[in-house]
Amino acid sequence: MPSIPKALTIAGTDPTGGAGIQADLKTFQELKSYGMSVITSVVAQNTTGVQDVQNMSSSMIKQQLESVMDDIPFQSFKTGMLANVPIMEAVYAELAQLDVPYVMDPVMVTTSGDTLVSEEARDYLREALLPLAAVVTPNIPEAEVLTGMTIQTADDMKQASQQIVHKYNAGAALVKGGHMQGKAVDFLYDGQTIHTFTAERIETSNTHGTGCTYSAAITAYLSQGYTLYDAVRLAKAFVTSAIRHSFSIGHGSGPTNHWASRMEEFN
Ligand SMILES: Nc1ncnc2c1ncn2[C@@H]1O[C@H](COP(=O)(O)OP(=O)(O)OP(=O)(O)O)[C@@H](O)[C@H]1O
Ligand SMILES: Cc1ncc(CO)c(N)n1
Repeated sequence: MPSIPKALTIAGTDPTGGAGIQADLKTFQELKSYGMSVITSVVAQNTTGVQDVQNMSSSMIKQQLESVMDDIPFQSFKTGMLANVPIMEAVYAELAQLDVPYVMDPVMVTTSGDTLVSEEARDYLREALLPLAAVVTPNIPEAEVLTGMTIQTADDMKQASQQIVHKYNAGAALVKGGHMQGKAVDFLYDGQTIHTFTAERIETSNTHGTGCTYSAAITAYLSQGYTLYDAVRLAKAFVTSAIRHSFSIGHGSGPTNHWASRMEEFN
């Protein structure tokens, strides 16, 4: 029997289950990769915002990573919330030598507008971790922080994707258009070609955790051996469906629906 694809997420938590580690694990499970997780921060948050944060120590993060790696190999991994430089250094120390695809979701601010990553950590993320990434998946504000550009048009998004690859040495950059008007268009630059992924914009405020779900889906597909292009194409379809069938639960921005493709089973 072929062995099950395994994927690891290194990220913060969301006790309401819509973003962070919880969204990642649900996505891995739905897409049939075995999911594993290293917790970087415990975040008290819900669909309305962030109430409190407790960051793990760098030694605890190193130990969690070693506990996984000493035992179970994985075929891809992603990072989400990395709150400060010591946490990033721990991730770097453990994973820099690893030869499996790394998907970086450069989480900085939540949908509700709360900051999750310190200012000085943004520089470390760009200088040390970005060159390790097979692909980085910034939304517009994150792409602006990474590049220093102001992004207002599709051309700006394309230019940002190229700059992230050429100037900061990421393997590829997927600049996401969730924060733009009109169709939901993302651009993937892989060092040679700019690929465009387009979906209809769904009229909803339930977009809590869309970025986590998208990058986790890319990670799951990469663990299964898909090319980056195909992983992004399939993940885009997955996240669009998850937004289309999102849940109006909670008092704020509701979560996406990770089992959208199986909705008929629940009718
Ligand atoms: N209303 C929408 N309708 C369709 N697709 C959307 C919508 N909003 C976002 N998307 C898509 O969802 C994916 C995630 O993009 P987005 O820019 O929302 O990420 P993000 O801001 O990092 O998410 P998060 O809310 O987790 O921080 C992208 O493919 C984007 O185009
Ligand atoms: C832990 C965590 N990571 C990422 C996001 C971004 O959606 C969030 N809200 N919470």
